Amino acid sequence: MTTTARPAGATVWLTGLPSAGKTTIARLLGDRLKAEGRRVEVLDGDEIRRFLSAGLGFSRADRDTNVRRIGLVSEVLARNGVLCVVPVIAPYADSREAVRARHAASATPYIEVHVATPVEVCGERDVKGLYAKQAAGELTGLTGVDDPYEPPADPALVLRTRDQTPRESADTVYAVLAERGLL
Ligand SMILES: Nc1ncnc2c1ncn2[C@@H]1O[C@H](COP(=O)(O)OS(=O)(=O)O)[C@@H](OP(=O)(O)O)[C@H]1O
Ligand SMILES: Nc1ncnc2c1ncn2[C@@H]1O[C@H](COP(=O)(O)OP(=O)(O)O)[C@@H](O)[C@H]1O
Repeated sequence: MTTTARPAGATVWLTGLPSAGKTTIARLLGDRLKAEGRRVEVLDGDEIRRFLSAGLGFSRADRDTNVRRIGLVSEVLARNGVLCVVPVIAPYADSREAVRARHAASATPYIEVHVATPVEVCGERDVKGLYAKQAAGELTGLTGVDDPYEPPADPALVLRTRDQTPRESADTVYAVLAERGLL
């Protein structure tokens, strides 16, 4: 019987404000990796909130629970050879640190990417109309506007999406995976 070495998995966490570009970059990166034959899962924040995190809102406690749950799932997948791409806001440093520590405990690669789009640009993009709703007084607690976003202190990568195409941003993340021997 022969055994074939399984490629190492990893979690790539894309943190940033609403409309920063997390989902777009995750999909492009995921599609490229799948086309190359890798096992990939994109854990999209909206989808997770419909199922795994159903019932959670956007209080500090609920966001923390949401991020830790997603971190648990991504670590399990990544530990078992999946490239797990996670486009989730994760506004709090301590929640992100807990996810990092969970990966470190199993020596599973964890790559934190800050999708560092300024709030003015996010507000112009306003993919889901949340910034307009907040401005109209129909929504409170919007991350980066009237709810906190703690930027990562030491991310593996900072993406300035204002100055890049989505493809360029996704390719920059891909290059980090390549540099780290994860492809
Ligand atoms: N108040 C408030 N603040 C921030 N985001 C809000 C809010 N209400 C709804 N949404 C939408 O919820 C989407 C998923 O959020 P996340 O699960 O990634 O958020 S968190 O990490 O738990 O903070 C998130 O998706 P993205 O726009 O893709 O970031 C938002 O569109
Ligand atoms: N370099 C870039 N990377 C990602 N998205 C970008 C970039 N430049 C412009 N965009 C646009 O910004 C929007 C980001 O939306 P989305 O990916 O849904 O954000 P998020 O998931 O962070 O809420 C999309 O319309 C996308 O085409």
